[in-house]
Order: sequence, then structure tokens, then C-alpha cells
Amino acid sequence: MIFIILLFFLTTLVSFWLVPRVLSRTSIGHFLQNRWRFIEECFHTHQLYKIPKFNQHMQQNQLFHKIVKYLNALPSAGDMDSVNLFSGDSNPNEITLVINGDQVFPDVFLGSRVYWKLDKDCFVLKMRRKEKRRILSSYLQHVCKIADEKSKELQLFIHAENELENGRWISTPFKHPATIDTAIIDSDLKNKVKSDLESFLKSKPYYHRLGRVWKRSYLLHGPSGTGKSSFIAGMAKFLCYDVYDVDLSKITGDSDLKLLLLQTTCKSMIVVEDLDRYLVEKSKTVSLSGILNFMDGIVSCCGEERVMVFTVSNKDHVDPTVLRAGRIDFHLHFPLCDFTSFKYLANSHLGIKEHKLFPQVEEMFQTGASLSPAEIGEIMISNRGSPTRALKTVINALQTNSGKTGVGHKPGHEQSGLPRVPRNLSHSGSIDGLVDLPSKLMHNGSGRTVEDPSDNSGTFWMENFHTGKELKNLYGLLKNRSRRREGSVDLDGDRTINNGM
Ligand SMILES: Nc1ncnc2c1ncn2[C@@H]1O[C@H](COP(=O)(O)OP(=O)(O)OP(=O)(O)O)[C@@H](O)[C@H]1O
Ligand SMILES: [Mg+2]
Repeated sequence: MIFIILLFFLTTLVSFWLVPRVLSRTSIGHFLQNRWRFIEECFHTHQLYKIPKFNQHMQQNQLFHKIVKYLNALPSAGDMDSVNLFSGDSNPNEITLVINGDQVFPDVFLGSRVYWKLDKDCFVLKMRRKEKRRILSSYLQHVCKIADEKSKELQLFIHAENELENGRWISTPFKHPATIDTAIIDSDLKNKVKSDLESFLKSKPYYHRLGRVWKRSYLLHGPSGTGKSSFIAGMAKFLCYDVYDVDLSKITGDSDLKLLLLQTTCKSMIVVEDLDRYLVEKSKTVSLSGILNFMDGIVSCCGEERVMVFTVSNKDHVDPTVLRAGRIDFHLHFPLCDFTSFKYLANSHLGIKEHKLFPQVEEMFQTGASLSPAEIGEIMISNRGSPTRALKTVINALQTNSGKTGVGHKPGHEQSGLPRVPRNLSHSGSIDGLVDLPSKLMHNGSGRTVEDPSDNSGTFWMENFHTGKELKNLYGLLKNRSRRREGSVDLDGDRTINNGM
């Protein structure tokens, strides 16, 4: 009797536990499962839907490309009997599945099984006829949604220099961690940039009504290590635009620049860094007029929705025609660190809001010492285990820096041969300072950020102007003020444009 019970127990264990497990892990199980599905489907009538790659005018069918993206994202894609694997052109670590004609991709949606197959240049979707009303439309919406999410992966394009691909862009996934919010600049200014970008995105009819190319240009200016490049990454992410990085020094001539621009796609950000350095180069291959045409968007008229971003270390050294209103719509100044931004850095890098050494640091800033956020950030990162040591190192660095002539330590710019920016202009005396004078920021008609003329504390920075050049700049500012008073350009002017968008 005991033997029979034991045998019964063993048989049950083998048939209900062991056999399914063995089958699920072996090719026999896989084969049986497929056969069973095939037999099951034989009892149903099916509907086929074709999604061709091209329409009758040989234009690309966007749905076809979305399906490719969707199928690549399917977990079942990896379970196929055989799959084609390819590594990316620019990033060999990125592996993608490429579908070929013999494969059938099963998928399950709302409890229903559907099948995808590639037939030459056409996808075929197969589903049970009785289920099509229930799932077809929502399933296709789901496919598009997943594909769109996948395509949100931004790309960084750089132009190839090798002979084979010369004059072409090569791309790599753009995964810079910076966002507009991680930038340490005045929060009002961040919001202004965000709303300017948002308003640009909605402004296609407005630009077209004016007969203008739908583009917007930003100038980010400030010393090295103040966060310009990181901010560009943040802007691109905010817009969900791909980035085309134009290195003017690698371009062989005006026509080469045109060609590259014609190859850029809509919804992209075209970035030209260190424009001032390029413009002072003696052996430049792209002429000033080539650059101006590019900025005016003449060559980009066939494809719009572009944001252009230029960076310079000091805009005073750039030919005013390059920066005229319309060519550059929004000026953003990135100053060296002041005490306010230092405290942000201490909080984010060291996790401290207060410290007994803070008053000493503040005093250093008040006496005119400063470093770039990159320099202070680096000190804090290397000393993050000990906030006190980090602060002492910052104080030492500030002391060393304030001992130098023409503070605003920018090794890169010294190499470039550009004149140094006088401290009073680049930092505490900056006309469009973002961190030190946050309440004074406003825009003129061209979107430029300038000091609020109604703020009486202007006398504070007047004391800091000494040289003839600085007085000239002050004169320029006063001229701007009086123009604004006459109502020719002011913040409202800019707002009127934005509101109208
Ligand atoms: N204002 C800032 N806010 C946040 N991080 C900053 C800021 N300024 C600099 N950093 C940090 O310092 C490093 C260098 O910044 P970034 O390369 O953006 O400076 P940059 O102005 O483009 O310098 P360069 O003119 O030399 O190209 C980055 O790691 C960045 O995160
Ligand atoms: Mg940079």
C-alpha cells in the first residue's frame, strides 16, 4: 500500500512539476509550444494588414519605421529562433536587431496574440478577425507610442573627417547628464530660457506669417568653465532635439558648410562653439559671409525648426554684425562664480548648506576673487570626503587667483590669444550678470539680457569701472537705457513677439 502511494506521489511529481520544467527549458518544449499555437490558430480566421515602406509617390511611410523601432524594443525579439544582430555605425557597443523576411514576431496585446512578418518592403500584421475591432486601433496607437519613446533617444552628430565620409554627419547617442535645471545660473533666467524655447516650439504659424525662417539663435557667452556647453546639452534635452556640432576649423570652405547644413534635419540644434576663437584665426577656411549666411538661415530654408547656439568667451571681441538682432535672438551670460553660486555648488557637491568657513569664502568673493564653477566644482569633487578640506582648498585657490593680474583665470582662452576679460566686466561688473545681479535681468527687443535700468544699485558696479574700455561699455549701457526709455527696444518688445507666437 505504501509502495502504491509512493508511486502515485512520484508520478504526480514527475508529470506536474518535472516534465513542464524540462520541456520549458528544452527545444522539445519550444517546438511543442509552437506547434500547439499553430494548431490553435488553424481554428481561427485571420485578418492581414499590410504596412508598405513607401507610398505610391515613393515617400517614406512613417508607420513602417515606427514598427521597426517597436519590434526592436519587443522582449520577444530576443527570443526568436534566429535574429540578425548589428552594431551601430558610430557606437559599436549598441546592438540592434534587424528583421529579415523569414521571421515571424509574435506579440501579445490586451490578451490577444498578433504576428508581424516582413515581406520584402512591407510589414504584414496578422490578427484574429474576431478580435480586430477590439484591438486594432489601440494596438497601432500602442506601437506608435512605444516607437516614439524609443526615438526620443537624442543623437549627437559630428562631421566625419575621413576621406570616405567627408562632408557627412556621423551620429552617436547623446547621453549628456546635464539639464537646464542642473545649471547653476539664476532661476529667473532658467525660466526665461525655458519659456522662450517653449514659445519657439509653438511658433511655426507666427514665423510663417512674417515670412521668416522658423529658427531661433542663442549666444552663450562667458569665461571658460562657466557651464556653457553643459547648458547646451540641457537645452537640447529640453527641446528633445538632436545636436549637430559644427566644428568650423574642420570645414574646408563655405560650400562645405552649406552642404553640411543642408544635411541637418528638422527639430535639431546646431551648435557652433568658440565662434570668437574661430573668427580671430588667420587661416580660417569659412568666410565671414559664409558664417553670416548660415546664421541668417538662408541655406536652411528648405528645412526649418532649427535652434542655433553659439558660444563665445567674450562677445565684445566679436564683430557686431555677427551678433546683430535677428542673427542672435537671445544673449545669455555665464559669469564666474560668486558667493551665491558657490553656496549652490557646496550644497550639491558637498551636501552642506552652512559652514563656519562660509563667511571667509564670502569675504574672498567680496574682495573680487573668483573662479569658474568648473574650477570650484572640481576642488569640491576631489575633496568631497571632507567639506572643511574642500572649503580650505577653495579659499586657497581664490587667494592664489586674486593675486593674479586680470583675474578670471582662463587658461584655454589665454592660449587662443584672445585678450583677457577684465574682471569687473566678466563678473561683478557684468552688465548682464546672471548670478550676482539676478533681480536686474531683463531683455531688450532682440532678446538680449541686460541690467534692469530701474535698479538703483547700479552705482555698486559703477565704482568697479576704471579703464577706458570699461567706461566705453558703461557708455554703451547708458545709451541702451536711454533707447529703452524712448521705447524703441525693451522687455515688453520682446514679450510682444513671444506672446504673438
Ligand atoms: N553654471 C554651472 N552650473 C553647473 N555646472 C557647471 C556650471 N559651470 C560649470 N559647470 C561644470 O563645470 C564643467 C565644465 O563646464 P562646461 O564645459 O559646460 O563649461 P564651458 O563654459 O563650456 O567651458 P569652455 O568655454 O571651456 O568650453 C562641467 O562639468 C559642468 O557641469
Ligand atoms: Mg564648452
